[in-house]
Amino acid sequence: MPERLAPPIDDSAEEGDVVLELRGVTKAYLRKGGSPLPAVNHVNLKVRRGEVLCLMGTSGSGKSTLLRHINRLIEPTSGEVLIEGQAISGLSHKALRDLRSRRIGMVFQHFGLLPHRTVLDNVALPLELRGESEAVRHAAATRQLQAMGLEGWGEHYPHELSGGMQQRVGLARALVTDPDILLMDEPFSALDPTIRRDLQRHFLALVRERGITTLLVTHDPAEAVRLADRIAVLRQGRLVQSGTPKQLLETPADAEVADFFRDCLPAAPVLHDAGGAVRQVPETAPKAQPVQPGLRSWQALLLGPAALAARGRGGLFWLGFAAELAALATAVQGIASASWISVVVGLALLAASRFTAYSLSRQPVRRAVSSWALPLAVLLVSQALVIWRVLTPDTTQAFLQFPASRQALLLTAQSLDDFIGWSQVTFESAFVGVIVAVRTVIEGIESLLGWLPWPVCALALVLLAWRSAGMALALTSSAALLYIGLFGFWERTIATLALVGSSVLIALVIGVPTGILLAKRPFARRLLTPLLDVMQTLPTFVYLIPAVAFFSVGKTPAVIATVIFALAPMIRLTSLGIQEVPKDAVEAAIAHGATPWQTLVKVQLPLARRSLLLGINQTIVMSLSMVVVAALIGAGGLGYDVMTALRNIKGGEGVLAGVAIVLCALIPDRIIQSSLRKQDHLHN
Ligand SMILES: Nc1ncnc2c1ncn2[C@@H]1O[C@H](COP(=O)(O)OP(=O)(O)OP(=O)(O)O)[C@@H](O)[C@H]1O
Repeated sequence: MPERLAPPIDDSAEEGDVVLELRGVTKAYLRKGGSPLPAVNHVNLKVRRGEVLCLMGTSGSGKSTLLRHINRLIEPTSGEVLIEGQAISGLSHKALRDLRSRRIGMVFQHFGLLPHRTVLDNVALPLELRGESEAVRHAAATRQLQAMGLEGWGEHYPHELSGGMQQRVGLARALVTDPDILLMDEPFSALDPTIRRDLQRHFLALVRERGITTLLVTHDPAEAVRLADRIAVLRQGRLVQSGTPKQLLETPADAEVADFFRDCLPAAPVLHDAGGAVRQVPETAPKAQPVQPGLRSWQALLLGPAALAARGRGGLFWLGFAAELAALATAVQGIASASWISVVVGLALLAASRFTAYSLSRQPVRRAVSSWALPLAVLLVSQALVIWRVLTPDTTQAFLQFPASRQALLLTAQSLDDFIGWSQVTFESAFVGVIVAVRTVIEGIESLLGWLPWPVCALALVLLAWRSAGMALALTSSAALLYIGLFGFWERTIATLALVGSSVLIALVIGVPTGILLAKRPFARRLLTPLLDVMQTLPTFVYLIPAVAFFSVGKTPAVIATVIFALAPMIRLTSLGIQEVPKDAVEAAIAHGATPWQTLVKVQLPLARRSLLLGINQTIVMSLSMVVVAALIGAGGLGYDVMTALRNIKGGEGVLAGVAIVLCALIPDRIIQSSLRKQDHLHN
C-alpha cells in the first residue's frame, strides 16, 4: 500500500473535545492458508463530542469491523479504543456491559429486532437487560416511541410494521438508554429512497438535539455528505482520508477518493490517469477463479473416466468407471463365449463412455485441477480384475471371498466383554445412578398416569388438542381415546407413554444443552458431528446392544436405547436453530449489554423455538418407532402386544396394537405442527 494512503494520525479533531479515540487499531483474520489478513489496518481516528462521523468505503473496506471495535463486539488484534481517555480493553465484563447498556447505543442494517417481542418490549430491551423494573422501562420505551413518531404501535409486533418503521424502532431502542455515543451500521441502506430521506432527517434532528456522538457506516457518498460533520474514508482496512465533506470534495487525498465523491459534486469532474485516459472507478468485484484449460485430445482419450476425476468431476468419474467395467465385462464375456453381439455391444458401450469422458474433460473449468494418477490406477486395476474374473470363472477364490478369521472375531468380542465387565465394576456407582434416575422418571410418569382416573387424562388431552389445533384434532383425539380404551389398550398405552415420555424428557435434558454447545463451539461441532452422523445411520436394533450390555434387560435399558436412538435430531435441530438466529438480533442484544445467559434465553432460544419444537417432534416420533424394538428387551407397553402378535402370527391383533402406537404419535405431532403454524402466522 503506498505511504500516502495512510495518514498516521487523524488530527482533525481538537484534543479537548475528543470523546472517542482509536489508536493504531488493527484487526487481522486468519485466512484458510494460515497467513493473517487485516480487515482493519492500523487506524488512528479521533471523534469529537456531538459530532456525526461517517465511516465510508466500498464493500469489504473494513467499516463494519472498525465500528464494532468501539463497543468491543470485536476485539482488536493490536491497538486500542479509548472512550474519554480510558482504554476499553481493560474493562471487566461487568464494566463493559455497563458501558454498552448505558453509554453506547447501536443500530443495525437489518434492524436486529426480536420478532417474538412487541415493539414496546423491543425498545425496552436494553433497560430490561440491565434489570430496570417494567414500569421504568415501559415509560422510557413509550417516550422514545413518541420521539420517533411511533406512538400507538407499542403493542404491535415488528412484522406488522413497514421497513422504515422497523428502523425507527431500532433507533428508539438504541436511544432508550440515553447514550452519548451512537453506532450505526448502514442504518438506512435497507430502506427505499423516500423513507430513507425522511428517516435521515428525523435522525439528524434527534442526534443534534441530544448532542449524541454518532459513528455512521455507509457506502453511499451522498448520504455521508448530507449527514456527516466529518467523513473518514477507508480502503482495504486503512484510513485513507478524514475531513469535512467540503474538504473531501475539494481536496480529495487521491484519485480514488475523488472518484468516490464524483457524483456529489455540482459538475462531476472527469479524472484522467497519467497517460490522459479516462480512469474508471475501481469496483470491488469478486476475484474470478483462473480458468483451467481443457486436456489435450490424446490425454483425454487415454485417461477416459480418470480425466473426468482430474477435472474435479467425481460423480461423472464413477459413472464412467461403472460403464467401462460393464462394457469390458460384456465384451470379454462375448469373446469367451464367441457371442459377437456381446462383443459389439460391449465395445460400443466402451467407445460411448470414452467419447463422453473425452468431450467433457476437454472443456475448460474454473475449479482446481487434481491429479489423474490415482483414479487411473484404480480404473486400470479394476479393469484387469474384471477381465480376469470373466476369463477364469472357476479358479481361485482368493479375490471372491474375503479372508475371514473367526479367531480374531472371538478375541475382539472377548476383549469387549472384558471392557464392559471392567467398566461395570469400576463405575458401579455411576451405573446405579443412571439406573435409579431413569427408573425414577419412567416409574414417576407411569404411576402418575396410572393413578389418575382415566377421564382426567382423556379430558386433558382433548382440551390440549382443542386449544392448540382446534375442533378437528379434539374430535380425532376423542376417537383415538375411544379406540385405545375400547380395545383394552389403556394400560399398555400408559406404559408406552411413560417409556416415550421419559425418553423424550431425557433426550431434551441432554440434547438441548449439547445442541447449544455445538452451535457455539465450532470445535465441539467438529468433534461431535461425525458421531451424530453414525448415530443417525445405525439400524434401530443396534441401539439395544450397548443398552443391554451395560444395563441388562427391562425398562431402564429400553429407555436408554430409545434415548440414544432419538437424541441425534434433538441435538442437531437445537444447534441448527441457534445457528440460524439472525446475527443482527444477537449482536443487538450483546451491544446493549446482554450477558451470554441473557442472550441465550432472551434471544437465541426464543428465536430457535421452531427448530426446538421440530426437534421435540422428531424425538417423540423416533421414540415411538422404537417401542416394538424396545419390547424385545422387556419394555412392555403396546410394543409388547405387537411383538406377541408377531410371534403368534396373529396379524389382526398386531394391526390393532400397531394402530394404537400410530395414534400415540399422531396426536402430539398434530399439536406441535399446529403450534408451529401458529408461530409462523404470528411472525410473518
Ligand atoms: N469474521 C471474519 N472472518 C474473516 N474475515 C472477515 C470476518 N469479518 C470480516 N472479514 C473480512 O474483513 C473485511 C472487511 O469486512 P467488513 O464487513 O468490515 O467490510 P465493510 O466495509 O463493512 O463491508 P460491507 O459494506 O460489505 O459490509 C472483508 O474482507 C471481510 O471479508
